[in-house]
Amino acid sequence: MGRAGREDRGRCAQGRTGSRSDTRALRLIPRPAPRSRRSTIATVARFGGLTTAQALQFAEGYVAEDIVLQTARTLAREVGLDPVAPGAGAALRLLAAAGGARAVVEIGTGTGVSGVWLLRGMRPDGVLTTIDLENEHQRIARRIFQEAGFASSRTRIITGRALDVLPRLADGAYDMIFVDADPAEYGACVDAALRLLRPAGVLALNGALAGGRIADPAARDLDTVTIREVVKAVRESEEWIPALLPTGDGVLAAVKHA
Ligand SMILES: C[S@@+](CC[C@H](N)C(=O)[O-])C[C@H]1O[C@@H](n2cnc3c(N)ncnc32)[C@H](O)[C@@H]1O
Repeated sequence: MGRAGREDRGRCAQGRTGSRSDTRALRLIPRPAPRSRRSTIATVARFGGLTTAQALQFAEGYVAEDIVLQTARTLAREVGLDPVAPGAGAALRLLAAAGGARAVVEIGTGTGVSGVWLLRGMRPDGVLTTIDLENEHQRIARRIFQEAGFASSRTRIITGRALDVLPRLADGAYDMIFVDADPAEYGACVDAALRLLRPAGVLALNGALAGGRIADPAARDLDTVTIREVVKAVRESEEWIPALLPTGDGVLAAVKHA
């Protein structure tokens, strides 16, 4: 157990005096450390011998990207895009594989980084429907999918604005929806996902930590406020079973209630 974990356990075990049942209940609820001590814990937080930053870096690179993904990533940067981080890509592949995904919708094709990760988790006969405004991005992605060995029948590449295309897709027909485009449209994309997913289908939304601003109440720019509202709405909705994965820029994952 890391130092922070040991300190938490220590605080849990202190409890308070009182009846035996009171003490037991209190032991389950760790009391927050005094403010000065909390900041010390934050700055020296360690996972074994690693600092938090080193551990997160290790986790991001845990599943290495091959030459195709590295090329797609380089091309993304060349056209000014910020593709999913490798750890987030690995999480997408995992979610697609865990759900046995055969039909997946991606909003924000980019140059194909997330698309390749998704296709690698999907069933061998699965089809990725991927939507992007920019034909030029999709032209690159098409070549990347080909380089990664996927037959053209495995992808349905639709050029258009997400909110124009999504209403044309069939209700309850998809196993997974991945959203990585315009944050201003995230709320509408989540609503569309609820309609498009089958019961127990999976929603994944990239950028859910808003570049770290999500937890900063002083951050009130439009994108951050929108993402904060969407993340909160999914958590509070009875339609979703959510988890916020702290990989890359944050992936909000949620399963649609069966
Ligand atoms: C961050 S990039 C996607 C990166 C991609 N998911 C990856 O990891 O390789 C965002 C993409 O969304 C597209 N986009 C932005 N607004 C959009 C919209 N309203 N509808 C569809 N695509 C949009 C952009 O053209 C861009 O290619």
